[in-house]
Amino acid sequence: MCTAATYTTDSFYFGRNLDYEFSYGDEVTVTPRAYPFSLRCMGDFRTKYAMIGMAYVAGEYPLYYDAVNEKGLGIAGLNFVGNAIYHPAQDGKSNVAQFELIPWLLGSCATLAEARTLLAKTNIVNIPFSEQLPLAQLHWLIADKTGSIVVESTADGLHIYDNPVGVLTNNPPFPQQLFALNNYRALSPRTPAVAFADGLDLPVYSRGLGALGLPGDLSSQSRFVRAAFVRMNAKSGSSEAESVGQFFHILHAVEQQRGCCELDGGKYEITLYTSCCNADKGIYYYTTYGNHQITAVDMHRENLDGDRLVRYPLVQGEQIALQN
Ligand SMILES: C[C@H](CCC(=O)NCCS(=O)(=O)O)[C@H]1CC[C@H]2[C@@H]3CC[C@@H]4C[C@H](O)CC[C@]4(C)[C@H]3C[C@H](O)[C@]12C
Repeated sequence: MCTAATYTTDSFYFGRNLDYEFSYGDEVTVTPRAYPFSLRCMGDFRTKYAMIGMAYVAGEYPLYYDAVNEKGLGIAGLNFVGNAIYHPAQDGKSNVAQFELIPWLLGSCATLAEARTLLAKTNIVNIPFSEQLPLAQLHWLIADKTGSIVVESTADGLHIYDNPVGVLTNNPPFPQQLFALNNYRALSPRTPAVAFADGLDLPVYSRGLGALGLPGDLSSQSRFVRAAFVRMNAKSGSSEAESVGQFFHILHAVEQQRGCCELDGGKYEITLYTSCCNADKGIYYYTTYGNHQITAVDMHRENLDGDRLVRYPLVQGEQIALQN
């Protein structure tokens, strides 16, 4: 399971929780403009825009999980198991392999509007990266400061949905996720008036009663509702530190603690990392399961005209400031 979200103060922020039982060896990776991509169906591709994000680098190729480009467009891929279906190449379409979608869109588009235009004639092709790294069944949150969309490739083709809450988790398909919010229309950050029945005295014995019924479990539908509630109601100061701090609070509201989501073979799904990009400034902030101190990589401190990937292994282990 994973959760991705957007947030706007003075800057536009984009990030995600990556929830899984093991890490592929994730690195914060900058792809400069002259990096030579060779697309499986469309051949040589030079990006217009550099990007920064979390990737597993396989043989010098950046397999991005989430990234933003230097123009402030962001994309995150999240599991969509059992629903994601990719298709054979089609004439008259831009045929992009699933693992190429992030670099192709971020390398080509400055805005969400441009991404929508490209996606209208895109076909996500069922070509795996390699035998060892088969197709991942994903769907994507794509966003800039003007809004966000969800892209799902299913049996009947490519779907693009407007996303009014700026949040994505996993199954079921996005329209069902969004519809489920209707069930929570009475929830509020304010103390509710009594509507239960006439003539009953139900005193306000606690703060926080307005959100009683907000689902607290780790299922993807519940995380969607909880993340949407927190993200839509979250308030913060507009400084960089306050905004980034608040963004991590939003995603930590749906994080997975080791032990609470058990898988076969004695494994547990945990939030391996949480990311928060300042998409306007190209700064990638992250925490990991074992390191709550925020670490950051600024793409503009690298040579963005280069042709080689710049890679930063994640800083692991708690950084505790001893106060005495
Ligand atoms: C596991 C993650 C989803 C986390 C998640 O949602 N877990 C809950 C399970 S569930 O919701 O309960 O089902 C996903 C998200 C992005 C993925 C990579 C994308 C690039 C690349 C694509 C290649 O084709 C295969 C290898 C590759 C490195 C991928 C590995 C893995 O697949 C990644 C990390």
